Amino acid sequence: MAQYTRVSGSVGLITLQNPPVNALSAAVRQGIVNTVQRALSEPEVKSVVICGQKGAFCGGADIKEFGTNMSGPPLVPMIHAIESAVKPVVAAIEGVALGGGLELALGCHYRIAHSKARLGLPEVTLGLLPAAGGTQRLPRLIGVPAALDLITTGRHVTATEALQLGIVDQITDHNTVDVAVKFALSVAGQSLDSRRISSYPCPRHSDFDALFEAAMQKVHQSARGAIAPVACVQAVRAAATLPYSQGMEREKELMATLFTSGQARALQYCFFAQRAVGRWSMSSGARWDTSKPRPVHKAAVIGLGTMGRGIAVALAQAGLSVVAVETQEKQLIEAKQAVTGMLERGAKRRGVTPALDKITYSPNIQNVADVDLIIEAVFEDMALKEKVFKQLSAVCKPGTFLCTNTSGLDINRLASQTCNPELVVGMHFFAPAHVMKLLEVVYGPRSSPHAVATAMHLGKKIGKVSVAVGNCRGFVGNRMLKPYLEQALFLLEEGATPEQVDQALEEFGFAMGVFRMSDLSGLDVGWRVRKADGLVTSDATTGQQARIRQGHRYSPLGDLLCEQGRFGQKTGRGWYQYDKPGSRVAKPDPWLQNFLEEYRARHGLVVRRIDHQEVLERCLYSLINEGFRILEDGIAAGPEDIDVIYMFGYSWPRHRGGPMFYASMVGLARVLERLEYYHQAHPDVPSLHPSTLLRKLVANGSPPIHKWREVIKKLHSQL
Ligand SMILES: CCCCCC/C=C/CC(=O)SCCNC(=O)CCNC(=O)[C@H](O)C(C)(C)COP(=O)(O)OP(=O)(O)OC[C@H]1O[C@@H](n2cnc3c(N)ncnc32)[C@H](O)[C@@H]1OP(=O)(O)O
Repeated sequence: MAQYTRVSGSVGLITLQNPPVNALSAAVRQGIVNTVQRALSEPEVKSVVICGQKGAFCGGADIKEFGTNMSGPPLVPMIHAIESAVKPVVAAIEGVALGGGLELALGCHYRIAHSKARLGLPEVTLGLLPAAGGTQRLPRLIGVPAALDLITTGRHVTATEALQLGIVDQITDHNTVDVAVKFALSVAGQSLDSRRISSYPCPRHSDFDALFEAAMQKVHQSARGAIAPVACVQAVRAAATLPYSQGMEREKELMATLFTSGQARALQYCFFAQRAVGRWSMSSGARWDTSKPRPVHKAAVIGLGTMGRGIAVALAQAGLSVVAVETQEKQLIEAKQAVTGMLERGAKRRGVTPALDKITYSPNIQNVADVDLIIEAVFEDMALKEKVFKQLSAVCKPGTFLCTNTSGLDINRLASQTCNPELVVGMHFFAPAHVMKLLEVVYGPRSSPHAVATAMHLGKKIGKVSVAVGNCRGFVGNRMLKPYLEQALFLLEEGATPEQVDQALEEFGFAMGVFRMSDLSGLDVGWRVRKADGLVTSDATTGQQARIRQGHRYSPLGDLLCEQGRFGQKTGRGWYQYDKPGSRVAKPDPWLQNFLEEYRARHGLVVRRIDHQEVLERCLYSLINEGFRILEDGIAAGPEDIDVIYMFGYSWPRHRGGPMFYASMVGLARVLERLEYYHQAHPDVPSLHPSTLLRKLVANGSPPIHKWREVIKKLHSQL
């Protein structure tokens, strides 16, 4: 809706009313059309101000309406009518002017923004382009290079940057609506000929061809198969080369193909999934809206290896006081230097003062006695962690939350070392911990809802996308990764090369294929875990039997590489070769080719041709199948939790919507059929055996993803 009032005698004030962000729903668009008509027809009204209720101008089109039968007046003629008005229209921008919200403001003759406002055209992040004239007006206003940057990245700019770019005419620290009304009074009756952006020529550039070619190359490289950034470049090109009306036609045409695309559906799903994970629930029934977080002012990090350092930086940057503990003096000194450097570099990038004084360093675990929450980040070894938890439980004040940054160990076992197991949760950060957005908050059977709420709240405070998950080996992310890695190794045994597997996955949209990613993470990490699990044997037997461990098919390929000291990038050799240890450029390694040939011959494996489809199906469907088991087990509350974890922690391509959404797009029946096929071919691989939930969903007619929870609930009630 939009409210109309007359202020200061001659200003028609239109207030958009659709909390929380005044999105342009059908009712709001109708409201704008009606109120603009009214303001233009009232003779007493000499100028108009458009603002948004409760400190937000407009968050753009109502995303919830996409995919429905969109009714109500369309945006383009609505904005055109505002721009064509003979009375000056001023946009008073507070909070946000995003997407259609900014396009509405660009149709106004003047724009005044509060200094704290943020502006942008984020449509590309939803798989769309700014199709209400944004791709045609913005380049005319600020030039092609700046418009290309904003439209292809979707980044938000501050009011100050918007002023520098020329998007807004004025910024203010005062009441924006009051300032805009005063301004509207001052420009009443003035000619608007020079204020209609659609009539501007697009600013010339010395070499448009080169500029657009470079822009196209950039989006092809970074978009990894996403179609919207490419369409954005094409639309801006139309602004630079065609008259406005033809440019608008091109914008419409390009939008029409994007609007109904699977990528747009996936990206819009991601938008809502990212917000849905904040409304967490535990398998006990405890929920986000009934569990209060406790305040955390002071925190401690125990263990200052790579992860501990990143966690300390993330906490300090968010303004928390941190006690950073490392019992080895030498490591403590090194960590202090490293953390200082990280804080200084981060502060320089963000133009703020480094939060150096927020961290105190100590070799003594006793110094955590007065903190509110502790994050243990020592070496991934159960015995060591158990010892640390016992110590912490003895020294910390009553009520201190004890969190572990384990990437998969049993939270409950750690909790049992403490006097208050209800205060123990996992906070699984991803490396580098001060950069990666994902945080898995892991609750054990005895973790209290308050502990989960506190960890979730802290995650939000430090800028993470936090997902609450249950306690199991590897939690959600690493548990699903296991079958994926396993299939990649089996594919090598059967005839594929690391390059071929990686190429298929990179063409799918991953920034790195599984082998390049493993080289980056370090092959020794998984080797240590497999050794601890008793999977690595020094037994030199060959043939089928040598590749069966603990009753299932097992590939020792990774272990054999580690035995050769090939730990990945850090040793300059892994699945690929590198110029030197630490180098990032992966090159195919003839040694590995020979090694694979010898290995296959030794085990009597017959090489066959493996195509990209098989690589994708086996790697991805086995991972997805594990996702269904996780839902079945109640470890994740819904598919959105899994998808968000995969997008933010494992670089799953966002335009594919996360593994569970991807499965729904492929069709659950098809995923089931392919898993059945592969399981028949590899009966000794349990991860290919289709999960009960997948079968149940297919039996229920493959409901859309937002209905899966109902089927899961039914399944749980039957158990
Ligand atoms: C051929 C057909 C032509 C059709 C034309 C289509 C034109 C499209 C142009 C567009 O405008 S597309 C939309 C562009 N806008 C955006 O992408 C903005 C999205 N929103 C945000 O980035 C953020 O929400 C925010 C505005 C920066 C606010 O962030 P904050 O962290 O403060 O709050 P949130 O938790 O994110 O949001 C609160 C609440 O509001 C819901 N919401 C936000 N924006 C929209 C929106 N544009 N439409 C519908 N709903 C929106 C969000 O989902 C939250 O709701 P919840 O229920 O609490 O989860």
